[in-house]
Amino acid sequence: MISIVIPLYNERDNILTYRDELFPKIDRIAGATGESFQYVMVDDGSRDDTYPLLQGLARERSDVIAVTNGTNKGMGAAIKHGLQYCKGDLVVTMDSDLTFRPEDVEALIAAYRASHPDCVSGSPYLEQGLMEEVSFIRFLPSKVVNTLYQILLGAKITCVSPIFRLYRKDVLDEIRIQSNNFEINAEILAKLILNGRSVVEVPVVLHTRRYGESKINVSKEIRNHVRLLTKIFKIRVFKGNWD
Ligand SMILES: Nc1nc2c(ncn2[C@@H]2O[C@H](COP(=O)(O)OP(=O)(O)O[C@H]3O[C@H](CO)[C@@H](O)[C@H](O)[C@@H]3O)[C@@H](O)[C@H]2O)c(=O)[nH]1
Repeated sequence: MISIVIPLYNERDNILTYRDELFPKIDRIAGATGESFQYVMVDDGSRDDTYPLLQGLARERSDVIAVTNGTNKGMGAAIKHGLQYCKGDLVVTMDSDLTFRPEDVEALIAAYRASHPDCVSGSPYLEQGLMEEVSFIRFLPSKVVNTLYQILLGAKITCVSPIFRLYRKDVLDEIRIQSNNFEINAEILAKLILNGRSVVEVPVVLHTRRYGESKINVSKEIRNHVRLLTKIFKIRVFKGNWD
């Protein structure tokens, strides 16, 4: 089984698309690959009706679990909370606004089946033309941050910060995840790489959000990435540790 963990904060308009835009696409992948899926949808004190809508989906579909992390604690905290409910031996993490396409979950699975790595990471930077309508203002800081991670980690990974990944659950369970915010994805990947775990990248499409607003606080995210990059630098150069 593959558990799909989706963090959601004030995402009512995206949830309303799931019956057309998410479930049929994953159901098709289930048919094509023979995999079964579980959705773990994690609200985090949303101020709109995100959580009641998720509860409605859970009543409709036995493969959906709707959980809430109480007051708003951040995207990373929501993912960590969601991991406790995963029954799959593989875990996929994805955004609720479907900016990474649900159909590309099939590419994550194919790469996993090809060589059984510990993590398959989706990257829109691997090939030209994978970014659809992504503004330069979003692209540039992301490219800079990802290049810095690539240099400091000494790994040929083009995309360290985004969420769209498949992990082996047992490997994920070995990591002590500290981040509560957006940098959780970079933290997990950095820890996997520095622990000598295998990470394979696959090209995936990234397009811009159609409904609702981005929750990212750019200055906070930059601060958190700088903190994480500094830690990685100390670990690599001075043999420091994560604490
Ligand atoms: N539960 C919960 N979910 C949250 C919170 N903050 C954000 N999310 C959810 O986390 C996902 C990403 O948030 P967006 O608001 O869509 O972020 P973005 O600007 O598109 O950020 C993209 O780039 C980041 C940095 O590279 C990525 O980390 C992120 O996954 C995404 O791909 C969405 O599903 C959103 O609802 C929170 O506090 N709580």
